[in-house]
Amino acid sequence: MKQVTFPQTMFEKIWNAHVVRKIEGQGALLYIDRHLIHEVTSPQPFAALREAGRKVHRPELTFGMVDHSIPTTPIRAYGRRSLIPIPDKQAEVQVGVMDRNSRAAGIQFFSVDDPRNGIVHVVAPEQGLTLPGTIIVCGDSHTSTLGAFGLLAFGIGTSEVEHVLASQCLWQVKPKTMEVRIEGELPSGCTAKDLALFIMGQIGAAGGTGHCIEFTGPVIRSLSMESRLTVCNMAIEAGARAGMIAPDETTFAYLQGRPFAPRGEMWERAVASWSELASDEGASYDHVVVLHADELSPQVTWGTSPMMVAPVTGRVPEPENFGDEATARRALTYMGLEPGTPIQEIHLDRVFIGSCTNSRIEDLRIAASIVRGKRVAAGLRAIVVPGSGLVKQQAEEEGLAQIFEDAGFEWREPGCSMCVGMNGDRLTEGERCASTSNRNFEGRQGTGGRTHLVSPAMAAAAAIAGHFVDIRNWQ
Ligand SMILES: CC(C)[C@H](C(=O)O)[C@@H](O)C(=O)O
Ligand code: SF4
Repeated sequence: MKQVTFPQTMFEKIWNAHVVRKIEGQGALLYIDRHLIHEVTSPQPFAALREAGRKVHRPELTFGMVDHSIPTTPIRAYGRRSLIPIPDKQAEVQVGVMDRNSRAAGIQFFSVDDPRNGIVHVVAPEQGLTLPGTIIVCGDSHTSTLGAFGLLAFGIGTSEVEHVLASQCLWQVKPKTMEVRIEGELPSGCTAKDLALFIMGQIGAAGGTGHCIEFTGPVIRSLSMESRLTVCNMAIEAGARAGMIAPDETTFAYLQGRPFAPRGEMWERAVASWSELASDEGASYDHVVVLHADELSPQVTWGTSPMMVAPVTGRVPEPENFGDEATARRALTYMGLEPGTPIQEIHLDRVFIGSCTNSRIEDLRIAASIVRGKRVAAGLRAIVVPGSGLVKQQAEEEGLAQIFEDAGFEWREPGCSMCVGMNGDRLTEGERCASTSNRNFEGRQGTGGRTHLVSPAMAAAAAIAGHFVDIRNWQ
């Protein structure tokens, strides 16, 4: 008898291939291909395992890094990274515990002195851990980043981390599917970050709630892997469970030869099966959103949610023109901004280039190309924090680090740094920062700190000018 097949989305194909057991009304038990852990959300699960007398079930599928709590102080004064003091006691404990737990469990661990260490969402692709068609989890919300490789990646809570460590499986309720199709072409001067912020402004911080978003269309297809990672990184800010992009030649070219990618005949077989993953013609999503990139301008956030965003040529909005007036009013008070102020008249105290959104080599190249031969504005403090030790090495080899230092930027050791105020890199009360990260919540970069989210190009230009400028006019 001929088998009838229905067109399926990429999400459905990956989900169905990983279901170990299904209970009606309670979701599915999924097999997890790779589990990434970091020092903030793993100590508790390891302690719980010990208490229950359990072992890590598949240590060879578990990969650990330290990224959130480690200082990014330049290594020069210390000789070795592990000698840089960690002033925050809790952070110091987290890093030490991570080290001990990983070694005791026999998992793959990139310690602070290992050049492969860095922000977990930057390191995983770099090492070729992100294979299309797989499921990857991590106790970190921005795990959605990794879906750029045509895989299902999502953040989990600490009790779920424990479950995965113990069993390599996880109960999940099936999310709905959403297609976000970007038509047209990315205008010059606009990058994946501008696109991600624009999408946030269009669909809102709750626009993707309960959904797995698949980004599709010609603009997405034209993006490099680094840029696709930036787009999927911000899916979580739209409330989505995960973000994903179908794998293609760009994906395969990026992965080939990476340490944990298959080789030889296995590589050929893998590419053949990955080529079947894209959503089938006629597959249907629960929701479809179509946006056009042709009119896109570089974007700057003005408020305390990534959806509070305006084009660089625009102005800080009147709260009554923003959907939720009370929230906008509160955001403007916190941000110390007057409605109607031209975005380009917003002056800055700090610039941060880094985070899992924008700390890859492509980001550093574009930022360096803008600051080459120029100087950071007087009184402004600017830092560049590469996403991993390998990005740092490559940037130094390409002369980018020198360009930044000559321009007056601080060149740091890799880590989450000023994206999250938990490692010593932070804003002080009232300081205003152009940041290439993904969250601008109240206090995110330090109590009372004011964050404007932008692309690396826009951050670099703002560091030189001292205020936001339209990168399309940069010379
Ligand atoms: C510390 C960690 C749990 C957190 C997250 O899950 O996202 C952090 O990475 C962040 O970006 O706020
Ligand atoms: S860089 Fe920022 S967003 Fe990314 S994992 Fe670290 S703290 Fe979270």
